[in-house]
Amino acid sequence: MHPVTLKLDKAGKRFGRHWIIRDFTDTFSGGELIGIKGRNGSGKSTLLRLLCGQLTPSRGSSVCTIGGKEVAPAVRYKHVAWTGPYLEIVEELTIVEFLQFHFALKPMLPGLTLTDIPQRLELDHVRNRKITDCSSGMRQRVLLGSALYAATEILLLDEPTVTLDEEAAEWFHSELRKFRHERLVFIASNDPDDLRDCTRMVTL
Ligand SMILES: Nc1ncnc2c1ncn2[C@@H]1O[C@H](COP(=O)(O)OP(=O)(O)OP(=O)(O)O)[C@@H](O)[C@H]1O
Repeated sequence: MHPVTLKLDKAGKRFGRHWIIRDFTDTFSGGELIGIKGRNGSGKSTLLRLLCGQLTPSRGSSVCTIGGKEVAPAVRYKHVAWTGPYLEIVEELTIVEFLQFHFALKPMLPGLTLTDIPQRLELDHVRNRKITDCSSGMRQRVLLGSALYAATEILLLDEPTVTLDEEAAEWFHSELRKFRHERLVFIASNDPDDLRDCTRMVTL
């Protein structure tokens, strides 16, 4: 994986007349696990969207470099895996079909194969179940796996354990420890337990 840097310089985002992010300056590098916290509506998801290039700053700049070369905002998504409770998923697919579809578009980390993933998710026994028939915790594991196991330099995790029970949350922390090396990871959450392994915090 190539070294990654994300640099926001006096970045601001407004919707209509409301500034959600103002004058945000920071540089984030591969290997860091950044926690983003702040009250509801403070702009955590907006900051994630600025970081991944889905939103353009209304002011200032957001620059991503990979291996020392600047990545154009329009193709930054190729280097980003993202999960959040608002993400939509084709519910009619089985878990295995969803994983096949997802990893056909977003290559998997080296050393992993499609057959490994349901086991890693601890969902092998329900791998042929339609997502619509899965519990919210199972669905969240599938979404987390689609991000954790993707070969991307940047990983954005918005409220990663929101529907997980204690055991599943431990599974998430353990998998994140195994698969975050050299990647630049952001966790947006107000749950202190989600943020316990963070190397640095941003408070909005
Ligand atoms: N596309 C948009 N158009 C208008 N307003 C928006 C848009 N996206 C976000 N907002 C507003 O920006 C503010 C910040 O939203 P955001 O989702 O980033 O907050 P958050 O900190 O992630 O909130 P929560 O903790 O509730 O998930 C909110 O007031 C929201 O309504």
